[in-house]
Amino acid sequence: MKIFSAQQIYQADKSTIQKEQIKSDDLMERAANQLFEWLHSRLRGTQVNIQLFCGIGNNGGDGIALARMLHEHGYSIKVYVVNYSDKRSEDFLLNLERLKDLKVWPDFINKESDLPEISPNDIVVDAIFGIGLNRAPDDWVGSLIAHINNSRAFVLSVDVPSGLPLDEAPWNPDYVIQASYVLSFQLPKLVFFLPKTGVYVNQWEVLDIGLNPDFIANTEADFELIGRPEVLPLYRPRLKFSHKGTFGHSLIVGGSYGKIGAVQLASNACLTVGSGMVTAFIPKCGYDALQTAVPEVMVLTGSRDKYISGIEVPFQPTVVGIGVGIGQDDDTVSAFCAFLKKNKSPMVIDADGLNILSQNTEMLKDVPEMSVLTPHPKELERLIGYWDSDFEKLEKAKAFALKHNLVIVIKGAHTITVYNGKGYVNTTGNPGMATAGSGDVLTGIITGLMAQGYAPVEAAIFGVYLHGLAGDMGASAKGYEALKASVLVEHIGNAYAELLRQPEVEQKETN
Ligand SMILES: NC(=O)C1=CN([C@@H]2O[C@H](COP(=O)(O)OP(=O)(O)OC[C@H]3O[C@@H](n4cnc5c(N)ncnc54)[C@H](OP(=O)(O)O)[C@@H]3O)[C@@H](O)[C@H]2O)[C@@H](O)CC1
Ligand SMILES: Nc1ncnc2c1ncn2[C@@H]1O[C@H](COP(=O)(O)OP(=O)(O)O)[C@@H](O)[C@H]1O
Ligand SMILES: [K+]
Repeated sequence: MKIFSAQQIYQADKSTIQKEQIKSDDLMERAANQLFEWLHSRLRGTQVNIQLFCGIGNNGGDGIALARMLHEHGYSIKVYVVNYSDKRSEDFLLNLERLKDLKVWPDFINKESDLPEISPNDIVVDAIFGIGLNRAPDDWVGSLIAHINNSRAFVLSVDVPSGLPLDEAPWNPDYVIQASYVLSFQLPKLVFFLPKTGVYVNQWEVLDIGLNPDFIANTEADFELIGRPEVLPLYRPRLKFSHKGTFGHSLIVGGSYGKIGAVQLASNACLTVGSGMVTAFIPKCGYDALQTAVPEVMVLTGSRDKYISGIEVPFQPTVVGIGVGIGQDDDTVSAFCAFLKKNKSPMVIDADGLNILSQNTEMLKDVPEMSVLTPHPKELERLIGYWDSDFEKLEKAKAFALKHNLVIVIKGAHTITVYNGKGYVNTTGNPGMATAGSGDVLTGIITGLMAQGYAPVEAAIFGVYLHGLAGDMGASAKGYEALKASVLVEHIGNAYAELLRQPEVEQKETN
């Protein structure tokens, strides 16, 4: 699903109004109808106090129109107009009149007003600011937002949590609605998925308000949300007469004294995701442990006991996954540097492999184009430098990826794969995956997919999704806390099965 900027959403609104020859308040009516249906199907007339806080723009207009529909269906409502500007939108005013026609009189809140009482049992509808927010809310509006947040009421945000800008960090983190649920129109917003702004969104859902599908299809988006529909077409089915050579020979290079487990996890994941063959290259100390832990993996060792020194491999691997547990010994740095100069295979680079590159940036020119780098935020910072906001981070990562023609997988709660100016936002995974070694598993998965012929960017997008899905299935079996990285590997097969599962066909009554 595409993720649009605020500007693109306004354009989509405009093109819909033109194409369908409707008025802008018709679109607002559709939006409010969708909001109403969502709420009504859950409340089914329950008498709970619904307090609606409406701004004076179109987001407020949505709230006011929703208030009318709730009133018409007998709900107990209280409407506030948060009067932060004299520049009221036409559709807001139109809907205000319609509400007044029903003899519902909103309270107008301004700088001087007392803060209204909100009980934890109330439902708050937050329609103060939408995507039109373009500067810091005034302090009194911020205080009202903080008051709503402190109420412990269920807060339903219309389109976006009020106070959250779409393209920069909030000016004051306390002046943003902490939404229990966000009902967002047509397409999700990037801010829902970024670490600093996603925290304001507990749950979200998209409401289809019928924006022009041709416009959406033909407009390039900078970001895309990756769910099952996007991932399924990437899957490469196995053919009957294929053999292990068809699925590539992966080389996993890594490990150092005390960190052989990282290679065990990565090579096991690589094999489990379907690489035809896997060879691990490690320092001598890990030989017995690795051969015992994963007998299907072939093992080569270097000349030193505890660290990798020279990397000599007697075959041409289909793909190389390098860096997990590798450490930063001087010999290892030299070995990595020399390997990059002679290596001809595509690469996946992780962990200390990335840190070595950050400290020896001249090595970057030898990294094969289209290689996949899988940094967590700290590794990314070492690679691209400090950022002020998630938005700057993404811009810098995109610029770095473009400059070196690389795929960058920015790991996190919503991992974002960046390539060729675009970002692909993952939707699977859970906090149980915040555990040692889960990144090593991802390295193995992406390497193993590339071995099977997935293009690097597809391997990254597909692999991140599958890794998260394995995490979700692992979590339902074990719970978050007990989810170890090895459990992720165990669930790779289940994740494939879940991805490929046919939707259940409705059973027809036969008698
Ligand atoms: N047809 C459509 O378009 C549809 C739109 N829909 C709905 O419209 C919403 C967008 O509405 P919107 O453009 O009116 O902006 P909104 O967020 O309500 O803000 C209002 C105005 O406030 C101002 N302002 C900004 N920051 C401020 C601040 N800190 N303090 C004070 N004032 C501030 C700024 O005006 P300015 O003063 O800059 O001229 C801004 O324009 C969208 O989220 C969705 O809910 C749906 O109905 C579907 C159909
Ligand atoms: N809260 C979370 N939700 C979803 N996925 C997460 C979360 N925390 C971590 N992960 C995933 O777990 C992996 C952690 O990788 P990394 O930090 O490199 O761990 P390690 O170095 O221990 O292997 C990444 O793929 C990341 O996306
Ligand atoms: K809102």
